[in-house]
Amino acid sequence: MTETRLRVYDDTRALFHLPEGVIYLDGNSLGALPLGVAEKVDRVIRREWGDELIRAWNTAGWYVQPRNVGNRIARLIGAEADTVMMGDTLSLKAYQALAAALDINPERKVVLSDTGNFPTDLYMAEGLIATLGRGHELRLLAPEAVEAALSDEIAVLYLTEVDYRTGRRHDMAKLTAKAHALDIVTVWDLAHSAGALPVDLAGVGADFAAGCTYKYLNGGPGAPAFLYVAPRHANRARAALSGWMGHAKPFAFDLGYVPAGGVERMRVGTPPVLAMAALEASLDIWDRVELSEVRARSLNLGDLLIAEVERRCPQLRLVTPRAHEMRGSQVSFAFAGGYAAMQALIARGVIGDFRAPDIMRFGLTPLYIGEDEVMKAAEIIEEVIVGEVWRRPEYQVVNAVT
Ligand SMILES: Cc1ncc(COP(=O)(O)O)c(C=O)c1O
Ligand SMILES: Nc1c(O)cccc1C(=O)C[C@H](N)C(=O)O
Repeated sequence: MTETRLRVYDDTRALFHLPEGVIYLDGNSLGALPLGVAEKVDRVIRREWGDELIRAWNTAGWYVQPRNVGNRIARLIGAEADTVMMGDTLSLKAYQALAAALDINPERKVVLSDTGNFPTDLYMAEGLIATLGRGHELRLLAPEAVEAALSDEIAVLYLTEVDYRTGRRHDMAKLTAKAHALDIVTVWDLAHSAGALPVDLAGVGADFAAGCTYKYLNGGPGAPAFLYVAPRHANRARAALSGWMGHAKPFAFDLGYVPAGGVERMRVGTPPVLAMAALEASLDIWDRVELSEVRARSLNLGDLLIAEVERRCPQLRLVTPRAHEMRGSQVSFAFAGGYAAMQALIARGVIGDFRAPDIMRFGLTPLYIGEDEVMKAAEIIEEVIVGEVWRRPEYQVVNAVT
């Protein structure tokens, strides 16, 4: 942590733009806008791109930006220095991680995941398996069944730590230890963990991890993803997407590919400099907060939302585990009219989201959400559900992006 510490919410709330009249409970999908972003991006555009032009790759540090930003993310996910690389999208970083993990266990053919994993992770695995053409199987089990299914048949355990729908959290330390005892390589998707709760990749001995930065980390739409490679694998891991910027000497323009040392090899092509500048402005806040404080506040907000909604709306069924250690930073309820109910909430300024078939999700982001907002949101949820406002025809119209 650098500079003076910021108190979560008390000092950080004023550092975000939130529209008047909105209670934003969707920071688990797209984080709110940090006020410093516009100025930072404007500076990079005018001074670096505008005035420095091509020289900025050196003079403004654009070339080393993916590694430098990776090192700032590292503190938030308990990673060692120089183990985290930024770039591309989470789908691509998950692909690279899984490809490298499968290479470590070439004799084994099963990738074990669960039915709570985010579809893109599974789709990317399907694509990779087809490309490899070596007869791998993607095996999906219920999240609760994963631990008992670990065996010496499994090549890679490929999981998202926090389930995007239910908010259920896997026990990363326990599953990693059990996997390693059976020589299984682990790949963790931290999309709903990074910035949501303390993660200790080095401590649990994780092999590979990837995540996005547009959710809890507030990097903005299309913000770059990150990829973690444990130091013990970093000089051997195969990049799979062997682009020129992951080459040992990109500016030698050799005709053959030679991977760079360490996690640098996981770079692919030109990094998204402007998008990463927005993320850097958000990290100026993250550098100064303690994740343990974020977590304590998030759990408190979650407990409050659960208690208030259950007291007011017996129609909603909690699907998020109550136990603190078993949940991430969102609270989800199942409700048959969930889609329409969420539209009615959004029309009243309470922005959460809906995941098929019937899940209403509420993300809790303590940097800019406090108890007063949660209490007010619960009142409006009661009005929509108990008052049956959600049944109105205007809330039944389905949008393209939900
Ligand atoms: C667990 C998880 N993985 C991956 C993604 C998406 O990946 P990408 O950033 O490539 O769209 C999401 C959300 O969109 C997610 O929740
Ligand atoms: N990445 C998203 C997007 O580009 C559009 C709409 C939503 C998203 C999301 O991030 C969804 C999110 N991963 C989820 O948990 O459902």
